[in-house]
Amino acid sequence: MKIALIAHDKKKDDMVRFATAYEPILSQHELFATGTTGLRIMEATSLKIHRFQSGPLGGDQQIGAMVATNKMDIILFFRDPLTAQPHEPDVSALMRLSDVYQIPLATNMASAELVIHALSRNDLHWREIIHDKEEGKRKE
Ligand SMILES: O=C(CO)COP(=O)(O)O
Repeated sequence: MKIALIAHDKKKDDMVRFATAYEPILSQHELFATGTTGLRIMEATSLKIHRFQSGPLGGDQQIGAMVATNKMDIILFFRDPLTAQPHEPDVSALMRLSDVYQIPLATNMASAELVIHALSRNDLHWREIIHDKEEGKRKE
């Protein structure tokens, strides 16, 4: 599965703790992140992460582009609801696209825990079925 990890500045410590705690599960998947979040996680763990631009410089939009092409399976986005973000429109756009494409999106650690447990139980297998169907369509 392709998983995006994103955290606003005040939530980055939480994201590092989360990624450290769930490293054995996350390491089995293809990981993506906005620039600074990815750097922080890679400094603290052995996880390999494809880093996009930093959020304010377009990273959320790059992840959104993957959602729009159905290439992202899960988004774990630790948002800071108490701090104004200069790129709030990008954040909203990413959440909107996740709803358009029915991509599981956790916006805080409590819901991310549920998603990661669901992932380890293979509850998100339906995403692979969608990919298989798309692959089949491409070959037709
Ligand atoms: O701002 C962000 C998401 O909206 C996160 O970006 P960084 O991981 O680069 O700080």
